[in-house]
Amino acid sequence: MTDSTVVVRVPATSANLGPGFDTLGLALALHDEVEATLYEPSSGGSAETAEVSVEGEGAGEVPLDGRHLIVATMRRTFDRMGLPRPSGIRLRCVNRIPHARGLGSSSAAICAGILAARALAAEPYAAAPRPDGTAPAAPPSPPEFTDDDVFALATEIEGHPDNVGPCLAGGLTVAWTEPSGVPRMAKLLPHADVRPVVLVPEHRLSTETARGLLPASVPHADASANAGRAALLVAALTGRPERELLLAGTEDRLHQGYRAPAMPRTADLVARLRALGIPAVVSGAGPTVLAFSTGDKQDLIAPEVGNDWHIRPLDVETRGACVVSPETR
Ligand SMILES: Nc1ncnc2c1ncn2[C@@H]1O[C@H](COP(=O)(O)OP(=O)(O)OP(=O)(O)O)[C@@H](O)[C@H]1O
Ligand SMILES: N[C@@H](CCO)C(=O)O
Repeated sequence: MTDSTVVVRVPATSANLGPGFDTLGLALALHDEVEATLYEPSSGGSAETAEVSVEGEGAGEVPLDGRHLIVATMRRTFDRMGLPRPSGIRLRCVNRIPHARGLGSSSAAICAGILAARALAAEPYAAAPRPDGTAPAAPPSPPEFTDDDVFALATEIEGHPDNVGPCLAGGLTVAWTEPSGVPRMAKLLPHADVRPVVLVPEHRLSTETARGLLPASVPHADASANAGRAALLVAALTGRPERELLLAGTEDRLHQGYRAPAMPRTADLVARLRALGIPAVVSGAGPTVLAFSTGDKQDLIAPEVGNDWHIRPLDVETRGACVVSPETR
């Protein structure tokens, strides 16, 4: 059986955008690329095998075996599609999205794994034996695994849809969950004058830690304030952006304040930029800061940022995650 390979390209994302906790997200033109191959291990393979190489972000840190997030996600996707797991998965990862900084690295890895598995399932592959050692059934024809299925599985693995939505669709997404538990999203395109700048610190904060700081309930007035600001922000980002509207539309009372003790330098930088009239928020679960630069205030950003932060102006990515080679779908 011949090896089959796909290359998947996935963007960074910034979630929340201030008031849109677990709802709003924006795709950014900074990408990870993953070459995924299904192969038959030379030993004949009594178990599932994985070989991973990583260049760039996360190199020397993430596991290089079956515990790697993309490998684990690919196996879970084969399970979800009702197909036998492949016996060998080989990954070559070129990572540009910093890890645990609030730029959606885990979401990008999960989306990459699901899209790679879906594309590779379309070709014959060597399947691993079942856990009881018996031979797997011949892979049936791959089932239809829709874009909605991809979004639902990625959200299930990631735990929230606001990074997954823009990672898959590109642009600005509004995500919500149906009463049945099914996640949904609507995609919008921000105005071409929307200019995101991310300010990325060296230090990290895991999403899990940041979520642990949130209270179980919030005052009704705070929820109401955020609803209004989130609606305003969508209008401000999709129309010609006006700084005053972006500033008002990026105010938040639901998460940034509660998380500030875990990222005091981020909270301080957001406060200083906002005092200068620059719309700035915590990107995702932090500690990166996302600012929307507007011509008149742009030059004020750099002097506020310390030497150990990277200032990165990034375009909005309008396309989202895709299989770039071969074009199988
Ligand atoms: N490309 C990748 N390959 C393997 N593991 C990854 C990859 N990207 C992220 N991870 C895993 O996910 C962890 C980071 O996930 P986490 O949810 O804490 O932060 P984030 O996704 O970068 O930020 P946020 O969710 O706030 O935007 C990394 O420490 C690593 O364990
Ligand atoms: N909405 C999520 C984004 C993190 O990826 C959070 O703030 O916890």
